Amino acid sequence: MSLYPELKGFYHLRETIGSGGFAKVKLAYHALSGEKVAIKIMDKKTLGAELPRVTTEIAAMKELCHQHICKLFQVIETDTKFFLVLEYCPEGELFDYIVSKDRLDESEAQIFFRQIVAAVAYIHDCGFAHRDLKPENLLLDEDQNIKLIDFGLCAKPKGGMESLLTTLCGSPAYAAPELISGKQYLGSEVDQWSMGVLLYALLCGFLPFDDESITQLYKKIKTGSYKFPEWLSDGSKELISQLLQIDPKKRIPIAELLRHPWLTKNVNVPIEWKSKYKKSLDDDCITELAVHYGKTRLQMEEEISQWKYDYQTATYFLLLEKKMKGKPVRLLCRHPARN
Ligand SMILES: O=C(Nc1ccc2c(c1)CCNCC2)c1ccc(-c2cn[nH]c2)cc1OCc1ccccc1
Repeated sequence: MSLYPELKGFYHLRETIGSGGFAKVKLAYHALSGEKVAIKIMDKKTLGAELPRVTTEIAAMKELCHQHICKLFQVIETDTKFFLVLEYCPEGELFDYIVSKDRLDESEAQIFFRQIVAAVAYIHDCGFAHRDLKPENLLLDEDQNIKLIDFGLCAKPKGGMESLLTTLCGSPAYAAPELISGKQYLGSEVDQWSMGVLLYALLCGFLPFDDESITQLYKKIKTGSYKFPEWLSDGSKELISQLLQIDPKKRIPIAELLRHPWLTKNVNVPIEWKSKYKKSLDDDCITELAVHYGKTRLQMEEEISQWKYDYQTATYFLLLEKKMKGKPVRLLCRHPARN
């Protein structure tokens, strides 16, 4: 008797690769494509008051399609559980990577931070603020590319990114002064502050604002009191201080960040932040799906473009992943599906 009958025949479950507060993450294989995925399993009873975070996360991830954001492939909801089928990120959390290396050198930090800035520029352009940017929410795929996760606290302000937010959320050590002062704030500006804390953590291996006492921690953040270790270059110190500005209006805006000298040094091209995914459907993937399901291409296009985030959506995206990795755009069995 399979523990998760909802997945039977569609995904082959393997080991649990992580279990946090409200979720268990299991490695699995998508049966039709053979591609590896991560399945985040959440029990509605355990979630309790946290349930809205999951619906927020699902709604956000359905709108976000970017090379540095962990892709959502399928959502399965039962009376008692949510299953989120997600992009496989076998190099784990950036947090563990920094800890394993103590701290990163400038060139490695620059590569990661360019990808982080690209992801944040993209979600802001889509009208979302993440509000919980931290190394634990940045995973690494098999090529050590950044994949942003956890949109449970993200906000898509009704009036666009210029309208103010008030909810106190995120992790204190990464939270901007205006956010912890309970003032109204702009989502994009608190994300800029968190990126400053992130860049500091990448280059130093510890946090700019840290204290056992939460009130001491808040005091340090509100007064912007942090120190630079002696190994930091002038360029990196300048960029960090442009992000860790107490006055949100003084923080360097994303548009300038994209071409900041410390981020373009030795690379000499501004950050390509736009999604590499095409807006239109991929012909090869549609054709392979149509052959498998014994449907016309037109029927297949109609079904896929409804983005139901069902098994067909997952199969389409995983065929696209195969194509982007230079693998053949083929499903493991090509006979038309028998009902
Ligand atoms: O694919 C994911 N994780 C993952 C997969 C394989 C391996 C590892 C990690 C590292 C541990 N050694 C085994 C190899 C994976 C993908 C998406 C999400 C995810 C997307 N929104 N929310 C969660 C979470 C994921 O994981 C969580 C995790 C598990 C163990 C450690 C570090 C991270």
